[in-house]
Amino acid sequence: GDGAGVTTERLLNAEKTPQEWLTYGGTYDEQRYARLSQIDKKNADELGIAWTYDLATSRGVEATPIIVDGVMYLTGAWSIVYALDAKTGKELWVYDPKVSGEAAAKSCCDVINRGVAVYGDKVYVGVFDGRLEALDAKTGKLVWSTVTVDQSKPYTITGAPRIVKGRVLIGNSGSEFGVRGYVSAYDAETGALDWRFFITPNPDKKPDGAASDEAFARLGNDTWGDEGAWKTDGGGGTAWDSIVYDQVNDTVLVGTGNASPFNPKIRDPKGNGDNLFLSSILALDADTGAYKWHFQTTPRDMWDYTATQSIILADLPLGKDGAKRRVVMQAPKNGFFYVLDAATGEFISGAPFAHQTWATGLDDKGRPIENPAARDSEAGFLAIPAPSGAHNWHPMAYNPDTGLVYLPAQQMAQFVQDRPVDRTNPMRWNPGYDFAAGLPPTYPAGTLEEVRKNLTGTLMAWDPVVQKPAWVYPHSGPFNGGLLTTETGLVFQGDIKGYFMALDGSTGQKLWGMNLKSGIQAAPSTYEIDGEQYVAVATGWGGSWALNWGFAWDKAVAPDVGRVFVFKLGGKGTVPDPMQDTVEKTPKAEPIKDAALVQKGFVHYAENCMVCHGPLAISSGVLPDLRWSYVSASKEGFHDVVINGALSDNGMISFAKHLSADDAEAVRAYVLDQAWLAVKNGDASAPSKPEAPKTN
Ligand SMILES: O=C(O)c1cc(C(=O)O)c2c(n1)C(=O)C(=O)c1cc(C(=O)O)[nH]c1-2
Ligand SMILES: [Ca+2]
Repeated sequence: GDGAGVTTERLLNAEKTPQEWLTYGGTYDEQRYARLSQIDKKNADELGIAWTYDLATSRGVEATPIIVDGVMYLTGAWSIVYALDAKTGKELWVYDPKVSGEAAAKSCCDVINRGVAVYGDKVYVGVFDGRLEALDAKTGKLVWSTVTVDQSKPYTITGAPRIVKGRVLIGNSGSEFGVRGYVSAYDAETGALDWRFFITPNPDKKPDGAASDEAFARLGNDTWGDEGAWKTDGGGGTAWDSIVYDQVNDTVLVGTGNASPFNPKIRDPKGNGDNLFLSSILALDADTGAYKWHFQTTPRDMWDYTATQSIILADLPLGKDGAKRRVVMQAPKNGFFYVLDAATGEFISGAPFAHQTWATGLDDKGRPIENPAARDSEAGFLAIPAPSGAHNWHPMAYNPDTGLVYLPAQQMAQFVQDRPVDRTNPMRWNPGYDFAAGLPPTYPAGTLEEVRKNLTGTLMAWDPVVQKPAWVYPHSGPFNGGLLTTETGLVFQGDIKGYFMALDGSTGQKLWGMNLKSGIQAAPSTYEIDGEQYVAVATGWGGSWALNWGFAWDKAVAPDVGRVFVFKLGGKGTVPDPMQDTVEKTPKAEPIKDAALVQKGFVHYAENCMVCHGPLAISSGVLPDLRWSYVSASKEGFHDVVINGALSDNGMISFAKHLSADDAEAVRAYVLDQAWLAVKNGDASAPSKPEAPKTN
């Protein structure tokens, strides 16, 4: 490169250069708060489009745009990296790491990516198949590439890398399938591994030669029994999203994931321990990765209650006469909002920010007081929050002026039931519950209705000092976008229906909004060039909610191409016309009238197809809705795709190892049955038949 580019000095002082957005969360504290004041409460309604850019994907987009020296860097689906002129939107370069369809089949939650990190003269991206890559920031050319995972296992990467003191930090994903989570630090210049911290023990409880050895010998190993599926599955704990640097305490904070498998009776049948360091905030020495402290939000997790959610560092007026205390804030999936001491991890306070059935509160150390029924998974339990959480990855923001955290909260329910399950397929969700096949009719009557009823989402303004909401803005459902807040007291958020808006951060009053015609999940960022303030957000319907739970949204959201939208005061651009949905909502073949075959197909579908194509064969539009797909028109065509892998380049790999030809036909029978059910219910039309010849 021709200069130092982004230095550690610049990153440490990012707060002082609000005209740029240097890191995932804006600054190291990840408050997503910018000291830019051109756009304010009075003129927010003059916002208009400065420019747009098509990301050429109809899969989920989750990246926060990074802005450095007039260039915007972000990722779309499939870990593709884009560099755009931040003022005009002109494309500077595009880098496609060419992720194979085979790797895509390992995704729990779509081929999404949360963005890049920029350091020196390089751009860093965690690639879906487990690579970590450094690109030349000027040209997009590959500088180095290293494989961070055992690619024979169902590891993926979706999170944004973070830069700390010349190292690139990256985690991984895969706890729904069965992996051992860890976070690694690589030399930013060379790509050499510097340190690694495992989140679950070595399967033999032996040292790994890693930074985590001491913590497991002293604290972690004894919280796991000596047998169970954790030894082969890895135990989970994947750090798939938040990694934050506390520059005051020189500590790296890592949000860790759920258990693998979910079911503790399978995972760790003889043990009764907390299973460290699952569902925790883990504090590590920035230089060595050595353990400093941890706080576990959900001991012995069994509900997919990750603590990977955004971590924010702030100085809160908690002391006498408003004296400031440096804290860590998190609102993990489990529904409690936590405030911890940043230096020690000491629990300061916690309170429920969402309705819960699994716990009745926290004790004075912050440990959840569980509802005993919540662990009785044999009888079955309606878990609220659901595995999707009371808050998922969508980043929250903190505004030190209003003193409020802006939190994309939600309510969802999931019936959790312990039944014998086949766990032999590593390419399928392996939670160890009848989680997939347990849809109606095997659920108790009314469960689906209960689940559908519990689909709400809000933008919640949370006061972390008194641990209560200040105001709540209701959305039409869960899984709305991440947050941005500014010095003028504005809050920006997009919703799953594609509506992007600015609110008054003190009152929750909506000041401006625009329909961008494509679901928004990503968080916005803001920057300034030549005296003009811009707000940027990426649209792109997808991610886990869209992929896995489309049944709730089949009528609500139109899928569209992902885009970057950039706004400024007086912007005159227009929203591009949405993609036309050309698929006719009609069954493509006559029903196969064999109830036993349909029932068999239902179980195979639920176990193998559901988490990507949607429960009840209803897709939300990210992947094809099989009910209307021409692939289901004939036995041969279906066989070609499902057994022969004809569409494996798209991620639809062959299921020959797990389904026989007869099983595949059973799945087709089920899909057609669901298609004709939709016709019967008036949600689709029957294919038009050639008119019968007229007779006199
Ligand atoms: O356990 C894991 O490794 C893992 C990874 C990911 C991911 O990488 O996106 C998600 C989850 N879990 C998860 O539980 C979850 O709810 C989720 C939502 C999303 C998303 O991008 O919409 N990813 C993930
Ligand atoms: Ca998970």
